[in-house]
Amino acid sequence: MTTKQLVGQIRKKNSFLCIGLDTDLDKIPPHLLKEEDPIFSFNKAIIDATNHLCVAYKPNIAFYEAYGIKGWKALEKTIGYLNANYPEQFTIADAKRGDIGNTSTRYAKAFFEDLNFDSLTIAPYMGRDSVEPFLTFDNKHTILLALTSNEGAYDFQTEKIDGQELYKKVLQVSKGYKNAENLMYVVGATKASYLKEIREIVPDSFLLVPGVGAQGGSLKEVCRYGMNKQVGLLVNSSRGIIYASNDTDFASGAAHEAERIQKEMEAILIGLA
Ligand SMILES: O=c1ccn([C@@H]2O[C@H](COP(=O)(O)O)[C@@H](O)[C@H]2O)c(=O)[nH]1
Repeated sequence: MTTKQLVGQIRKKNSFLCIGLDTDLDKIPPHLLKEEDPIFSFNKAIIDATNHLCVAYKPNIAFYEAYGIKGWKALEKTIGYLNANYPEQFTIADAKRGDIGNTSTRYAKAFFEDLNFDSLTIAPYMGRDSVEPFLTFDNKHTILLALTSNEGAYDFQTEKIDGQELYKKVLQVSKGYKNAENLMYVVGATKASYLKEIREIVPDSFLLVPGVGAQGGSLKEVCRYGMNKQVGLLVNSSRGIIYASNDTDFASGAAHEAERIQKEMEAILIGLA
């Protein structure tokens, strides 16, 4: 998907919501465990109930890898289902990959070609040659971790090197990578106050912002500092939406919570909030 198409979807739906498919067999409604593929059944029901309210889905790959071959098959079915039935959805593989160039190319092929995701999260710390292989794929987006939502972000990311915080160096230096127009960045919603300075370095880039909902980040604060002319934000909530209900009404419970967030986004977009 092109960035232009993504912006078109955001405008059409008045939503920049990304729903995280962090599907955990210990948390899904017990009646689904009888199904042949409970992970896929859960994802399918959530997607069918919420797709009109969001513009992106983000399976976190750890939740699939944790179940071995069965988990990977459920992931394959989920991305296949999205691409076949909701091709207008922007898909994010939250895998946080990155390695020496030769290996990064294989990761890129796995997620962009074999699974056909639109985008993939990447850790930046192995540097240029670990990131550039991902950037060579047309209309595929590499989402670099800049300033993450967790407490540990303060261990390294906000530390200064030669007078500049590491996360700012990641933003600045990566702008010089070949095909940098295919970059987006992760910034945690719990770090909303940093967004003003982040926007000074990457005014036009899309930011994937996890951390509203279960982690307590504020949508309003994220928008106040992070929104740009083309919106430029994909705000993710995973547990807060997909586990809104743990009963047979789980899909409508998820839709209800997604709608609550979408309405808040709509109010912000039309300038009412
Ligand atoms: O900085 C980061 C980067 C990634 N994540 C991921 O996003 C979701 C958030 O889930 P919630 O249930 O809405 O808290 C999850 O997959 C994380 O691994 C993040 O939270 N922060």
